[in-house]
Amino acid sequence: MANTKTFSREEVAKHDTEDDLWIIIDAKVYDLTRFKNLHPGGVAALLEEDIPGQDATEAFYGLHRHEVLERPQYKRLQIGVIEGEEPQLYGKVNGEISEVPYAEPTWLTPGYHSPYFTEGHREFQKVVRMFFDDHVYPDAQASLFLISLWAYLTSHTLQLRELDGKRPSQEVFDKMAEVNLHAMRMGPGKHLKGLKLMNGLVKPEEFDYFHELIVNQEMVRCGARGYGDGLLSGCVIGLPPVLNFGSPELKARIVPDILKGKKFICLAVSEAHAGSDVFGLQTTATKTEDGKHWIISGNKKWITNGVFADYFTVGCKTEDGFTVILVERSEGLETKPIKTAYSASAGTAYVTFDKVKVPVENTLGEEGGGIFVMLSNFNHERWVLCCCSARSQRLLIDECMKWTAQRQAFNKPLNTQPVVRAKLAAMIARTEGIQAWLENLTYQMCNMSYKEQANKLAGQLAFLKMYSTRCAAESAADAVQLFGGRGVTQTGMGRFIEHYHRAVPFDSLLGGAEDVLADLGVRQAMRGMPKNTRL
Ligand code: HEM
Repeated sequence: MANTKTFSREEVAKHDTEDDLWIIIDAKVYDLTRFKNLHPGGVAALLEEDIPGQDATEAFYGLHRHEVLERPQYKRLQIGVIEGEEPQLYGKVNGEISEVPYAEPTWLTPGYHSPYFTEGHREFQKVVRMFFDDHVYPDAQASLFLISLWAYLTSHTLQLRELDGKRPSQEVFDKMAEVNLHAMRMGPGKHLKGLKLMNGLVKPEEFDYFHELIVNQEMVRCGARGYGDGLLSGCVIGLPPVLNFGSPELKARIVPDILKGKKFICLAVSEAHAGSDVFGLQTTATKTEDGKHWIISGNKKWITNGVFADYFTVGCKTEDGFTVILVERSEGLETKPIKTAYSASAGTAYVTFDKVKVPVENTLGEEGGGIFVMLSNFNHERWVLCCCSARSQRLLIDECMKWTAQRQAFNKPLNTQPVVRAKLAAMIARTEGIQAWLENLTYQMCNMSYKEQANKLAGQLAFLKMYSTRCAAESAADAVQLFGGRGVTQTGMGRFIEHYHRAVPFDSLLGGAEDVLADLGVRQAMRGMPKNTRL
């Protein structure tokens, strides 16, 4: 409970010395007398001539995020409020729609209309946002807070998650499973049958790609990229081949526990030698003499969630070409973490297979038909990445609009500078363009058969993903310029910007590198050129 004792501004003004140091921030009175020597920004900052005994609101918000005041160790510095005044400023409010212009897509902005989102989608969005704010954000940011504390206490920038390789808390997986979020992230389909989605808010047969878009876009608001992948990105790409190509027995045995968040699965295709070039893969699967088992040997690299996965959907070289096989963690299979630019929470692994024995019943799809199994996965994976990229660029807008309004330089807010506004303009235009294109393609997905999607949308989605991640990189670089040194500092005002800028290349690589996707899109378009057209 905040301290509600009241003081007049005159009374506060009397406490203006080093040994008796009070300040006002947003009508709240703080006694910093004992805290000053512990202040991370040093004593001198608190003794500047316009601080002791005075209203330090502007000075404070130019240097700190609002969340600083909400940390328990600092909250208790508040001794009261100014008589007859109410605090006006706030930071993150769970479930809230941001009022910052362009920080939300138009369909969530009051007064705007959408041809795509129904009342049902709107209700769903509210509940999903509250869910992620209540249950996921604190877990994601707990790790970031510990990272900050670690950095502060040790003067190192090591990430705790990177040190201990911890994944998101099991309670978070369990909570997500309770409302069937893991299942919803697989998209609309038979796997939802009989499930209560978001406590029955949406009927399984009514769940569409716009619901799934909402889940993806709300999830990335936790602002932690590695942690976000730790929240079972491996399952989003590793489970569909099982759902679509696994035998009924295999599905009955492994899928329920995966969707309940009790067991974990990942996709293991890329290799140190071959990247995602499936025809260059060197992991082999050969049949035992009795034909009942595969023996798998080789290695896989950059496998998201591999560190903690129980199941691996593995691309293998077989006699007939390329085959996808579901491998259970067993003798001969080992995983070790790979240190990447984002948190080890994602469980990125190097996986080695040393004569791992797998029943042939675990084959997914036809022997030699692996390329079809893989290709059928790509569109959805890329679309998910587009949803996430589009939404995470809104976080940049939210951060940059607030920062440039509250930060003063040369005695004026940053946003009074035309060059700053030009960067904001570019950021906003890119993000609006991506979201509009994404909503269009999502609508096509809702109205096309799976086969039509594969034919008509592979190019579109490849282009959208390429465009989204190029825009994301440009906006991240612009945001760093706006935040200056803070944009490359892991703690404090610019921590989200630093994190975003460091993690943004992941989006540009996962699910297909930008140049590869660009080329794929154009090659598809070339194939569709009418034979008889001339200039
Ligand atoms: C309730 C009052 C205050 C608390 C709890 C507080 C706390 C903190 C904390 C935790 C930091 C580390 C950076 C971060 O986490 O954002 C910090 C940095 C800093 N604080 Fe304060 N502070 C307070 C008031 C002030 C005031 C009134 C000033 C004077 C303008 C000030 C000046 C600074 C400066 C210059 C830094 C370093 C900023 C940077 O490295 O970017 N602080 N403070």
